[in-house]
Amino acid sequence: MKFDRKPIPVTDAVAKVMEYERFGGWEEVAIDQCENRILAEGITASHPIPPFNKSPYDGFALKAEDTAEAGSDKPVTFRVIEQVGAGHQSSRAIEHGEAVRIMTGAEIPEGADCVAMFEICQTYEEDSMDYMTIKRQMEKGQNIIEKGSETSLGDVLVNKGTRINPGVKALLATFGYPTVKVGKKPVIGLFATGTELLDVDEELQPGKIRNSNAYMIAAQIERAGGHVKYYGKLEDDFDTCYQAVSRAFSEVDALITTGGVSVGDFDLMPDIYDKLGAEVLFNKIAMRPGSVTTVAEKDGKLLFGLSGNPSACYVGFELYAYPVIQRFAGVEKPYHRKIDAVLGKDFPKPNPFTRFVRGFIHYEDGKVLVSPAGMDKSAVVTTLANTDALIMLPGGTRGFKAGDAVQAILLEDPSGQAAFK
Ligand SMILES: Nc1nc2c(c(=O)[nH]1)N[C@H]1C(S)=C(S)[C@@H](COP(=O)(O)OP(=O)(O)OC[C@H]3O[C@@H](n4cnc5c(N)ncnc54)[C@H](O)[C@@H]3O)O[C@H]1N2
Ligand code: MOO
Ligand SMILES: [Mg+2]
Repeated sequence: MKFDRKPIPVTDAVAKVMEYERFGGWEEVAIDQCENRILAEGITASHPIPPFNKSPYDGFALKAEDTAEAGSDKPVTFRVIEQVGAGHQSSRAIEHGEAVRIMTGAEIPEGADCVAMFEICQTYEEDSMDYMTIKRQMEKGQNIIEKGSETSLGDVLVNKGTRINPGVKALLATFGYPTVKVGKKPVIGLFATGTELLDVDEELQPGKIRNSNAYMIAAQIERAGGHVKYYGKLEDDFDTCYQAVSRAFSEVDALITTGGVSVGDFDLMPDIYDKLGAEVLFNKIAMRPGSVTTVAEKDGKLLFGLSGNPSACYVGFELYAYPVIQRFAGVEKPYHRKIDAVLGKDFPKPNPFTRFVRGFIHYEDGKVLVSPAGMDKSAVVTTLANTDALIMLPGGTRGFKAGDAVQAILLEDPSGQAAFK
């Protein structure tokens, strides 16, 4: 092994990787394909909301001054001249003594200045004419949603760089965007390496295990906002791996492999990077799990050699590949958000390196707690299913107790933060 395996601090490793982050540019996508993408331009109101005076209730539109004499024992009568549903307009302006039967969302007829809800009106028919009576006085403007009362033409409603959530989508539709300009997704190539790996549909065989990392990482890539190009699994054979990695590298924005980055006889990745002419940025990090995470760079493109151990692989992805994918896609705050929380359970094992314990957030008595998700070895896969945070326990000689103040990295909170600290 010709690489320097002196562990470097996590912050240095992140900084080395992020020297090669790049923004991938913008593309136009259909509105129904833009979920979670990053807006290239802000959204400005192209018309007032609402675009016309409208009724918030089902009722009668009338002139408020016509109810001036109304009282509990003094009903005032109106002639109902027509019915207007949402999507329709009245055929003419109303005059004194007239009312229009109007539905929620319909445009207020010209001449009307208030809406009385059905519940306070009585109706009757006489000589084939419709009438309505009301015993209450109405005020001018009562029960009318005025044109532009929510938003005026030209108001800036959403800024450039915002992630498209369901609410942003509603605004895109409101203002008539069938397509929208968003950050491109990076194409992330993915290989799983290991002669022991079976496909998901194969029966277990002696000494073999199913390839879980490929599915896990593919899902992590998607969650981070990347597009997965899965190339399949490779046997631990130098030429096979070298050829496959070398070919795939030209087709992707970054390449992720899992397995083969430690010091075993079949851990081939670092030497493959070397033969490719890639510069290995680091091959050992002062962290657990994921200390063997190896990242290399060639022609400005990154190769992430994640560990084969499932938990180490998972953590390595979230710390080093996630922010690169986020930045490529146009996210301004590309790092996972870190919060202060209370440790929910003892973690007695001291560790010389910073430990990223797979955990989950929960809430108790108004406090944010984070608890370990279960067994905390890097070879473990089962705890990952309960993980939505990484509890960041600094290296040292002591363990941690329930109630201790800790920091947790949120894996499913898209708000992010601008710096890794
Ligand atoms: N002498 C030393 N041995 C090890 C060291 C060390 O420093 N000195 N580091 C240990 C640490 S820490 C880790 S983490 C692992 C890293 O191993 P590799 O990244 O080289 O991965 P492999 O050897 O290929 O596999 C390790 C483990 O993971 C399983 N695996 C691999 N791929 C998958 C997959 N796609 N899905 C599920 N599981 C997978 C594999 O079967 C092995 O059990 O090295 C330690 N050793
Ligand atoms: O890289 Mo290993 O995961 O430190 O356990
Ligand atoms: Mg190995």
